[in-house]
Amino acid sequence: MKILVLNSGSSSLKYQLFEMPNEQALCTGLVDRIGLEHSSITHKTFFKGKESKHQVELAIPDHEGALLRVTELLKDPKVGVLKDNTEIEAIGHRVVHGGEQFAATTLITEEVKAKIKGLFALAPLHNPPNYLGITVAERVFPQAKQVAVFDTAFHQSMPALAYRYALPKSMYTDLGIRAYGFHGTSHQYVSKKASEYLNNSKAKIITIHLGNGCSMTAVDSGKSVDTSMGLGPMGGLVMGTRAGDIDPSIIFHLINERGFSAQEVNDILNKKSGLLGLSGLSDMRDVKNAITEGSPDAKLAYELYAYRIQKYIGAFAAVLKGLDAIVFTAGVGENDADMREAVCKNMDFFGIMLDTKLNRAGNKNIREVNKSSSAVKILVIPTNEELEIGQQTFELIRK
Ligand SMILES: Nc1ncnc2c1ncn2[C@@H]1O[C@H](COP(=O)(O)OP(=O)(O)O)[C@@H](O)[C@H]1O
Ligand SMILES: CC(=O)OP(=O)(O)O
Ligand SMILES: [Mg+2]
Repeated sequence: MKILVLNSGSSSLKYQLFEMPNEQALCTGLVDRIGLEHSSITHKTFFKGKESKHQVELAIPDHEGALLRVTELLKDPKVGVLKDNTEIEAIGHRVVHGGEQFAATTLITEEVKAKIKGLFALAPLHNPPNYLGITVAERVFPQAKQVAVFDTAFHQSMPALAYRYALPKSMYTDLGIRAYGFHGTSHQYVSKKASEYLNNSKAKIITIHLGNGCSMTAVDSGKSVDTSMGLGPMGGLVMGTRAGDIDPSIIFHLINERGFSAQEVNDILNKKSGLLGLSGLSDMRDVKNAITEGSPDAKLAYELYAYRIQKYIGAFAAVLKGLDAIVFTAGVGENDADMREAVCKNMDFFGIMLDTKLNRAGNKNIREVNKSSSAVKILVIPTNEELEIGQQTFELIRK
């Protein structure tokens, strides 16, 4: 059975086609910079274990155009993997915000779509493109079952102590103001892999997802018990363009005393802060190059990013009342050995002792980079949100 997975971001579309149940990826791809002048598509196919890469640059105005172009590529006589759209039995969609309505993967109906739409205000950068991806897929693949896998679902196991804010009760009961948490598919995937690796289903683990968006989760016995993001995907860690934790009085100071509009402040916190705000660069590779060139701003951005992660390790070790492993994942977590070193620096008190040599030994698979005397395992585990979405979609539709 063929399952297509779609991950629509604010300016990108990631996709992967799986043959199930053997979880074989037939192709994977990324449409980048949607809506900008030079969009690009990177499309990779895997045939008998051999990878072929195909790259095109062209203008793609919106997500509808992106998905239509991907459909053409999937059926392309040269680089395609399908003969006909009807070969796809199900499409698994990443949906970022599922509110309290969705604690599990769900078959998409008109009612489900209405609820996803109702959550636009809580995740304005993510839910609208996710929703659009669903409506376009319904049109292009009318025979396929459409399934939603929510970033928030894994965190629905958090206790009230972790998800409630100390605000008037009606804010929660009437308006749904609480912490939801995000990147749940990734935290779930890597924590499962870590438990298997440790051969301990009761392990206490901190998962550290460092992509464009960044978040950390305290996982106890396979369940999320606390996480660094809250109502929306803005709080917690320093990210590419998002500030993470700030004192809320800053917002009112900017609006009431400094003449910014609420929209401007929202824009600053989402799109102009984080690494970009501190250093002028949002991509970690660029920040590192700037450090090499001697930029003190880039150095501060790098160190602040690591410092915030250390702070959350301390907090989550206290939440878990013990710690078996920390897991680094996503673009920065998997690839940036210097960042792992900065995060683990002087953390012996917590039983975290990095082996600097192992840390630099590149290898794509799950690996252990701690000293043998370290009480806490330090693991690097490549995340695969698309595979997790594919697996959950398959599980749901075969029932
Ligand atoms: N070798 C590397 N060293 C440092 N950072 C890297 C490296 N490779 C990728 N990254 C960083 O990873 C981030 C993107 O992570 P990714 O998980 O792909 O994000 P997303 O899925 O949220 O778009 C970028 O900041 C990028 O610079
Ligand atoms: C929820 C979130 O921050 O997602 P991303 O990292 O894909 O922006
Ligand atoms: Mg991501």
